[in-house]
Amino acid sequence: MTFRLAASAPDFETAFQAVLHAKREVSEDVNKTVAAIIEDVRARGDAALVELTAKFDRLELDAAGLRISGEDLAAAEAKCDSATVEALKLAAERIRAFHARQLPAAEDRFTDEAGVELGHRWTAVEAAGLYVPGGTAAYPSSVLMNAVPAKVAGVERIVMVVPTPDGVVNPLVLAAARIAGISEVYRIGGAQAVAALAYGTESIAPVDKIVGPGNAFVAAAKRQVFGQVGIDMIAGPSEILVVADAQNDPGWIAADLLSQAEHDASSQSILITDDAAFAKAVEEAVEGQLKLLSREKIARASWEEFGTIITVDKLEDAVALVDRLAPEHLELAVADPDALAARIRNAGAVFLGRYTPEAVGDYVAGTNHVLPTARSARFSSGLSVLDFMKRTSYVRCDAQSLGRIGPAAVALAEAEGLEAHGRSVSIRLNK
Ligand SMILES: NC(=O)c1ccc[n+]([C@@H]2O[C@H](COP(=O)([O-])OP(=O)(O)OC[C@H]3O[C@@H](n4cnc5c(N)ncnc54)[C@H](O)[C@@H]3O)[C@@H](O)[C@H]2O)c1
Ligand SMILES: N[C@H](CO)Cc1c[nH]c[nH+]1
Ligand SMILES: [Zn+2]
Repeated sequence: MTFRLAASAPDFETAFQAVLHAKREVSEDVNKTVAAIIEDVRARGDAALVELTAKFDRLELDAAGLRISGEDLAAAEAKCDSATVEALKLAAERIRAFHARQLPAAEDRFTDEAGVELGHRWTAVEAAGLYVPGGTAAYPSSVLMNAVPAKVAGVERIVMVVPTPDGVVNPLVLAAARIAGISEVYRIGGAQAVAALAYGTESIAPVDKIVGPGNAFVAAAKRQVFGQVGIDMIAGPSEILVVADAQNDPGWIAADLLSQAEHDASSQSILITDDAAFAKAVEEAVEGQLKLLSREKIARASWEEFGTIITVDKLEDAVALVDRLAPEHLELAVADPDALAARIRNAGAVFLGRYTPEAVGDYVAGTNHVLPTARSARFSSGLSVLDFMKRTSYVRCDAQSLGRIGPAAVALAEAEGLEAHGRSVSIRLNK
């Protein structure tokens, strides 16, 4: 049953807590299933991958069939509608242009007033694994969102994994890989693909960092392999929060809410408005549009279990609620979206105004659609070039500068009871 809350109701806080803590992706069962899958892949490598792919994707393969061949990648574009390939190319170029601006200066060095030379240098991770979801829908757009920033960062080895349920390979997904310059692609998905990327198997060399979105199993697997490899963030089942006044067409807002509900039965769509009659009109429009969707079953399950409508007295009251919900996507369909946006701290991506549906960000705006979910926008950001890079710091002292700062280091080493630390500094002083 869709949640309906009024911020002025006496039981609002209890009802809001229920929305905040709705069990959408982290569950004991998912975590246990994922832990067992990871252990199996670590222990049995390709043999486990082959069995798990048969079990979860209904695809019988041998180890040699895990990799999608270069010929298949090269042939994919010819099988696609040319206008759609052009759309992909437009998206790729816009994503590249936006992400190129994120590339930091390779190196920064300076000498401070003590005469110590300090600095840092950015380097790309050597090997990155890109998870492209594919369980219930195909995501060529996610290929670009993952791959383009990795290329801009200068990652040497980029490995893509994508499940192909029942053996059906979406040619646009492969065409997108080729447009982005990816040549190492495996037809595996879920927790088993994440485990293979993290620990390696006989036929897949491990990577240093795994990025990309996926369902609850993928999100749980990324959490569990963190430490063995780096991960970008938790980018699980999609979410949208729309703050809208009554000046909107209810049909537009309903469409926006359903755009994310149709991703996954675990997705979440929330409307906050200051007008109860408008809330009702949106709800009716949602019901009307649900029936038109080919993915009605998924969208309806999401809307009925996690969909939420909150009415507030004034739109400004939405700010605190948004920050607590920390949504993946926030649409501000109000007269002055900038004023509201300036006050919001926690959101993965913000879409400003009535003509900026979230879906434009999913495909062609240029910003990244791999974004933090499950309230992790409190501490995470969307995928960027920096996710594929790391920073190494540099220090150089000479006799004079060590003479200036060394005694303080010796004092601190003594205070910590770490004599060898102190000696390694003091032994060089006054020489
Ligand atoms: N947050 C983001 O940035 C973002 C972006 C795009 C998509 N998404 C999300 O990605 C997800 C895509 O989900 P999907 O399911 O279509 O594809 P997926 O590739 O994420 O998951 C499919 C895999 O899940 C595994 N799986 C399914 N049921 C399982 C079970 N019972 N036990 C063990 N493993 C199981 C299988 O291995 C299967 O290959 C959606 O939730 C969507 O909202 C998020
Ligand atoms: N909305 C998803 C991120 O949550 C991204 C996506 C890809 N295709 C369509 N939508
Ligand atoms: Zn989407």
